[in-house]
Amino acid sequence: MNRIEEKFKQLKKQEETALMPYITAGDPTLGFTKKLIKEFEASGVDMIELGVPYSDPLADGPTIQQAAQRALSAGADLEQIFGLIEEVRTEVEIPIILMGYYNSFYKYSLQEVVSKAEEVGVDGLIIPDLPPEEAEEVEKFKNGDQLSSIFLLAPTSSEERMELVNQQSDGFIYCVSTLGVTGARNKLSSQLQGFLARVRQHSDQPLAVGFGISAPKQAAQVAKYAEGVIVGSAIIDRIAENLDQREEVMLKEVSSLVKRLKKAL
Ligand SMILES: O=P(O)(O)OC[C@@H](O)[C@@H](O)c1c[nH]c2ccccc12
Repeated sequence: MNRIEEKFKQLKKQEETALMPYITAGDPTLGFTKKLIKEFEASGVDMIELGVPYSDPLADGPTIQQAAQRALSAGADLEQIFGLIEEVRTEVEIPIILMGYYNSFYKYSLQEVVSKAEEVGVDGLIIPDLPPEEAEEVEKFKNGDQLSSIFLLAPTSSEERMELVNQQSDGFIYCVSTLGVTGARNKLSSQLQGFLARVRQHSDQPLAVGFGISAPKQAAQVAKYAEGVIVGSAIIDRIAENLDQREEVMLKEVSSLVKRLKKAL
């Protein structure tokens, strides 16, 4: 069992839902990301989705696009991100899921990405634009089961797609709550409950829901139907609003939101 599976198992026993923040690595600097990962673990976060900044992030709204811009201007690249994970892994046990668009991994070489990820202590990979039909592209390079591959489903996914994603995913399935791009919203989709019920007919893996979740109240609602709640843009907004402050202030702002979210789960 890898770190992700263990975490979900433990949370199930405690009847808790996982809080899974997304942040862009290197926003605004890699040094800050390292501090934030430690702060997350200390604040009760269950797993971290660490994004590789990319210049053309198709599925991302303005908040994450700007985070990627900040990280890229600070020079964050995949090599340094692996270095950061290697360093922080000596200090934290929290599962780290590396998320990046196919192109940024392809440029580095998928084989290298998989072996580096395993070497530095990454626990899962999400490549949102890698279709589950192509899962083998990554699978063939894995050694053992340390590294989970997580695929996405959306409310528009067909039954066949759900079947395939269940076969190709391990760790959990990422359920996109609404169509469109990432970004904090103040209402949950009315379709969410029905969508997750459909996914459950094809899978008994943990389901984590992301896209548009910004407040503890929404998180609590999602937690009724899912094993994990993913929050990206709302957290990154706290960073963006405090860029002119000292790092300690940014850390405090983020951790106060994260603690309120976790309390709701
Ligand atoms: O930002 P939001 O709306 O809270 O959604 C999570 C999301 O940011 C994160 O999982 C993510 C960031 N970039 C993505 C690209 C595709 C799918 C998912 C993502």
